[in-house]
Amino acid sequence: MASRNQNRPPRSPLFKKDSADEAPLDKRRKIGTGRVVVPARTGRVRQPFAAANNRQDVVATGDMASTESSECGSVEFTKEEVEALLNEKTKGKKFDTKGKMEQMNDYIKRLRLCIKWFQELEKSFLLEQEKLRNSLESAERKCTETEVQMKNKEEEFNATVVELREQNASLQEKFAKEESDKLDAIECHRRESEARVVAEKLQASVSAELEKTQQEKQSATQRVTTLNDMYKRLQEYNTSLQQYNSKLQTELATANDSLKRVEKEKLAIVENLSTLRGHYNSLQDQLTSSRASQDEAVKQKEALVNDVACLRGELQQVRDDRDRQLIQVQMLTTEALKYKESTGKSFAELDILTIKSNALEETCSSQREQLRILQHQLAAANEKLKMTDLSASETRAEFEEQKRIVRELQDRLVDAELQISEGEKLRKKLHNTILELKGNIRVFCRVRPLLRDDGAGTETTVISYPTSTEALGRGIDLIQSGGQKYPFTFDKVFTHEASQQDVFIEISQLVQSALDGYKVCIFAYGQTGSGKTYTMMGRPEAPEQKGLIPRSLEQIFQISQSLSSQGWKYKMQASMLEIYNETIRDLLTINRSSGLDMTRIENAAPGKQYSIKHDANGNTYVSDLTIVDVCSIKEISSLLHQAAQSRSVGKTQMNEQSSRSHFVFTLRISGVNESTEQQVQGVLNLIDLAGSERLSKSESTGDRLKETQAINKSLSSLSDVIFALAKKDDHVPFRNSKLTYLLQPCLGGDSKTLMFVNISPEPSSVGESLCSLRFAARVNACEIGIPRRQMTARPSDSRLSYG
Ligand SMILES: Nc1ncnc2c1ncn2[C@@H]1O[C@H](COP(=O)(O)OP(=O)(O)OP(=O)(O)O)[C@@H](O)[C@H]1O
Repeated sequence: MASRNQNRPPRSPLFKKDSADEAPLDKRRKIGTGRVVVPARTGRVRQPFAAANNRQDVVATGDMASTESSECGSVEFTKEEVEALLNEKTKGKKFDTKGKMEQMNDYIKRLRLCIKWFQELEKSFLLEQEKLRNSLESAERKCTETEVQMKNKEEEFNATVVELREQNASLQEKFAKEESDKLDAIECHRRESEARVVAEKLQASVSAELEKTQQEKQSATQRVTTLNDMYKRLQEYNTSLQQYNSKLQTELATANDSLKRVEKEKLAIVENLSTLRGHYNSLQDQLTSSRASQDEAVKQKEALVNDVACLRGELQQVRDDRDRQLIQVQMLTTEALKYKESTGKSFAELDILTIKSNALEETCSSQREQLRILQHQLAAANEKLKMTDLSASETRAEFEEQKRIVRELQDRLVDAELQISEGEKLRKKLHNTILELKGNIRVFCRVRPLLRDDGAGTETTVISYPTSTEALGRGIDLIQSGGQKYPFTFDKVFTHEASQQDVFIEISQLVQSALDGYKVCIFAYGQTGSGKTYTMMGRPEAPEQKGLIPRSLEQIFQISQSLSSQGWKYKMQASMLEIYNETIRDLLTINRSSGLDMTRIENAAPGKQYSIKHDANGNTYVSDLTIVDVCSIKEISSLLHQAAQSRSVGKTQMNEQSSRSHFVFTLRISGVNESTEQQVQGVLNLIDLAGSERLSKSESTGDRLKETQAINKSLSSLSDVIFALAKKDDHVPFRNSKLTYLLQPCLGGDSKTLMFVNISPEPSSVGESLCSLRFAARVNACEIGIPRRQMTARPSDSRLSYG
């Protein structure tokens, strides 16, 4: 505070000392709110303006005013003070002009001070403004500089980024190149390894060859040395022989000389003899002695000749030896030459081989160097490989473990499947037993696939199949457009993917029952176009699309034939009728002239009323109905074809080829076993009901409307019967329709009955499907009589009776 006070400008004596002046600066600033404050330029202290009514404080004279005016440059005014100054009014007596003048002077002085202060203030403001402008400019400059710097930096940074990107790209390129180089190197290494192996092999073979050649060379050199030695020895021997020869020649020459001499002597002796012949007698002694000496000389000569001959022989021998030796020498020389040549060749070859070997050694050394590098790389690669091997072995072990687990699981799965199939078999058996005990009508549901006309491929699905274990293959959920789900469970549910064969497999046991002597009834129920006819008859033109009726008949004929080996003989009789508008129509009547064996029923004339009758055994008969004995599937097929042609079919809104009647196929089977005297009587009823449809939906009119009404009536009669059976009513209205009356033994009696409920999958049929499924569920819950096998011992007079 003291230091601040030191820096303060002198307080204007014009104003009274304000206590706020002594207060700390911050506090004063608070107090001075609303004042006009000079910017803190010099650290001056504001001088509060004296209150206008403190007149006793304003005592300055003109001099003082001038003195103070010189100091007032640092005087400060607050806004209130300025306002107070401006609003100040003269006080005092009205006619005290002097006093007023003084007051005015004083006022003017203060005004001047204030104006000066304002000017100062303005100046200082301007200065401050200038300063601020300068600092703003400098700040702007700095800012621009910084901006420029930033821009430069940004450019630099961008350049660096670009550079880095380029570097990255080039690095990636390099990396890719390195990778490809690495691959090349690996390939090169592999090739070089192979080349190395080949080169090593070559080197080994060349070394072996070289060694062999060196050995050969050594042996050749040795041989050359020995040959040279031999040649030298032979030359020496030759020389000695030549010397010996020359000696012998000289000896021969001396011997010849001596011979000549001896001959000369002989001649001289002969001459002497002749000269001495005269002296013969006298010289007889001399002669004898001469002869003796001659003999001796001859002997000597002979000896000498012998010696010469010997010598000649020896010489000849020596010559021969020499010649031989010479020849040998020549041979040896040629051999030596050859050897020399071969040695030369060998040497040349050796040289070439040495060059080659050197080159190879060089290659080898360079390859060794490469090999060393490659070995390094190989070692690294091996290291990597080891690591990879390790991880691979780990993975393999894991894989093996997984495989083992999978195998285990597969085994378990197989076991489980076996168990399931066994369980399924058991379940079916138990189910059959339960059903037989309970007497329920079995119900199978079949959903047909979406047809092109239905808009196949549209994604809306109104049917789903539950996947829970208890409902799998037996459950079906119908989903209404609102999302409401209606779950149903039947004995079996066939999805749209089920084939005719899949369906037949499930009913084949039931068909077999007909052969065993049971009454079997299978009927198809469902809205029009839901696939009833497809299920029952199928498309006979396509073998895999044959329906249950042809398949069942095929099975029956096959089994009946195979049972013949056990002594069973079967007789089959077929009939086919339709109930159209509550009237029975015989579908086989027009075939009476077809040549087939027809069993004529009483009053079977066209236009006859066919009446239904049941006997005490629960057998149903239709009067006047054509019954045809059938022996083969071919016969039945042609009958079926004929019946199909005769059926009342029409085009409806829902189906192009709608069955407008209930179709009933009946096969009576009677079997007799010759060996056991057993007799069975089974009946197989296969029924394709007319389609249930709402009148509104069918949009039928005229005859079609009548048909639809009749169909609906009989179907509603069927449901009435079912509901009455379900409720265990005393009265079941079987007689309400031809259909229910015909089916009475099946529904309320002792037959094995199966109902197919056919469902259309298209969303527009949800309502109909729901009705069908609800009806089927009621049927499924309905108890009928316990199936009874019609099996008797063969009566002595065995005759089958029908109706
Ligand atoms: N499971 C299926 N697979 C393929 N096509 C089928 C299947 N079920 C039915 N269809 C076809 O659907 C159409 C209608 O079938 P179908 O005539 O059998 O119905 P329906 O219930 O007998 O009708 P209606 O009561 O009017 O006689 C036919 O063209 C038939 O071939």
